[in-house]
Amino acid sequence: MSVTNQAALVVRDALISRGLETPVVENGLSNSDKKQKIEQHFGEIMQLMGLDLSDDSLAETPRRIAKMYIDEIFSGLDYDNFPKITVIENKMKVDEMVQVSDISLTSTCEHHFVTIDGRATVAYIPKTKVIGLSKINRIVRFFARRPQVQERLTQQILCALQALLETDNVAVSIDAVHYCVKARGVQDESSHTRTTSLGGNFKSKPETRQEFLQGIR
Ligand SMILES: Nc1nc2c(ncn2[C@@H]2O[C@H](COP(=O)(O)OP(=O)(O)OP(=O)(O)O)[C@@H](O)[C@H]2O)c(=O)[nH]1
Ligand SMILES: [Zn+2]
Repeated sequence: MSVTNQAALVVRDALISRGLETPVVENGLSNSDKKQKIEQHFGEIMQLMGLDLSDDSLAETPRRIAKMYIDEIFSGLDYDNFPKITVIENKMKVDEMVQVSDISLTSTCEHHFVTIDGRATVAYIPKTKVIGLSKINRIVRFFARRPQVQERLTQQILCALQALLETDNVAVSIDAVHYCVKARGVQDESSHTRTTSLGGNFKSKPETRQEFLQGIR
């Protein structure tokens, strides 16, 4: 894989070295090859279900799904889509928590390929680097756009920010509804799941942990 974005390389190496990378196997296919094959295979799945692909409403569905998988909901599998990251020197000497709350998050459960709908809260205590605020939302979105389990998603965001900000002092919490729990299977209408990943002082100092957790609604 030829990734030109330096931040993407730093993040990918950090994830691999901590065993947090999504299980992937490089298959040598270009994105347009992938879309063409997914379209073909999804068309076959629909035909096996007995659907009439000559119907004008269904005819384009295999193509729509292929495009949606590669360009949208699974685009985070491709590090070429990793956001451009702006990190600046911490000349202001910020040494208190920066916390971004209620980041919208839509992901896809890797067991059933249905929606995970939630919100993330991310905090860090700057050391030498400060990151552009919107880049935190973009990093959350990048990792959400993969087939996921919520625990891994939470840890990937933590690990990426630790690597980019060169500090362990990062915290991530996600609260989400899994449609594989709500709309099928056990069909629980109301349950939601919180996962939290804490690094550095967020893990070791009770008052820092408390300050972070208090900021989560
Ligand atoms: N830990 C974890 N589990 C998840 C996540 N998303 C879905 N799951 C669970 O993955 C499990 C897969 O279990 P299986 O028994 O193999 O699948 P299933 O027969 O469809 O299970 P049911 O959902 O209970 O009908 C289910 O318990 C899901 O609720 C997640 O983000 N984290
Ligand atoms: Zn699921």
